[in-house]
Amino acid sequence: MTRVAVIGTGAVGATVAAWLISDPTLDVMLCARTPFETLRVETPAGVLESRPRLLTDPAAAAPVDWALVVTKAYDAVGAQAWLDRLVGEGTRVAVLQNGVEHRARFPAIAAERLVPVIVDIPAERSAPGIVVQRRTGGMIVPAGGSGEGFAALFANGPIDVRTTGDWTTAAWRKLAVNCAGAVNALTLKPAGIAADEEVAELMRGLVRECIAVGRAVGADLPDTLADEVVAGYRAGPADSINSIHADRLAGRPTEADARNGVIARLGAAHGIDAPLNRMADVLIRAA
Ligand SMILES: NC(=O)C1=CN([C@@H]2O[C@H](COP(=O)(O)OP(=O)(O)OC[C@H]3O[C@@H](n4cnc5c(N)ncnc54)[C@H](OP(=O)(O)O)[C@@H]3O)[C@@H](O)[C@H]2O)C=CC1
Ligand SMILES: CC(C)(CO)C(=O)C(=O)O
Repeated sequence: MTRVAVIGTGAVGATVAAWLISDPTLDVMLCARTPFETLRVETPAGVLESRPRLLTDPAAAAPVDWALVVTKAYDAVGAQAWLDRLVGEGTRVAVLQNGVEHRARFPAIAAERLVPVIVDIPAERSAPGIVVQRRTGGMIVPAGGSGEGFAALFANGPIDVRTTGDWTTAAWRKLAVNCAGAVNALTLKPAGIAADEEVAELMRGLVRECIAVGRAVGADLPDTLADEVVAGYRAGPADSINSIHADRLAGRPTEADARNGVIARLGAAHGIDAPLNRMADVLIRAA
């Protein structure tokens, strides 16, 4: 049996864990900060409920075949404490997070063992272990042996895992969606706020900066992406809450640096100014 550890059991971690647990060919262990007994995920295909095996102390963990990091980007140090115990010879580490710096967050993990995962699975957590998965969604990983291995973990479930030969472009496309979500974190209003044309124009501005910086680091991004992002927000459920908005509602730290600050930081390194993203980063962190 393939041994899988899921580090972080919030909105996405709980969703992914519930699907993995439903596959009898996998041996799944949850590595949680806040323990719970029942994992209950309302998925588009019905409710998945289980009583998972769960650890709360990294010292109790032993090496596995796959360690999936599904904490927020700002909890990388805590996740690394688990990896120190979970990674043995042959272990592969998948980082399921937003942003474009998956590898940089885990410098102790050898590049060939680490699979950076772009996640498009909208999910919201209401209590420890209790999650609603809004859409089946999917994930994108780099083409190659480890990427295919990661995709194989989900082969018996509905979550679509694709490989790409151009991960940089895929990651910056996702960053374009996420940087625009700053308007939700700032206004504390769900996705429907994109219907307001003045707000939509700010979202396009955030994305245009993302396009310029993304191109400078090698991503192949079309000018139409800004309109596509706004159209995507308008097409989805008006009441859906993105993860940075959820962080603000819960009083947690936010991923403002990973989603907006990064555009200003990398932009500065390439001589490109990104004032809207810099402002979003500063204001969300200050709020
Ligand atoms: N939610 C969404 O719809 C989407 C989120 N993403 C991205 O996925 C990643 C995860 O987001 P999301 O699931 O929303 O985040 P959540 O805040 O819902 O969950 C993060 C989880 O990590 C846990 N955690 C933090 N530190 C540790 C630690 N040291 N050991 C064990 N667990 C720890 C938290 O514990 P505790 O339970 O104590 O809080 C929490 O359960 C982020 O990068 C996000 O941007 C991507 C696409 C969609
Ligand atoms: C785009 C979205 C809403 C879902 O994939 C997301 O990435 C998030 O909530 O952080």
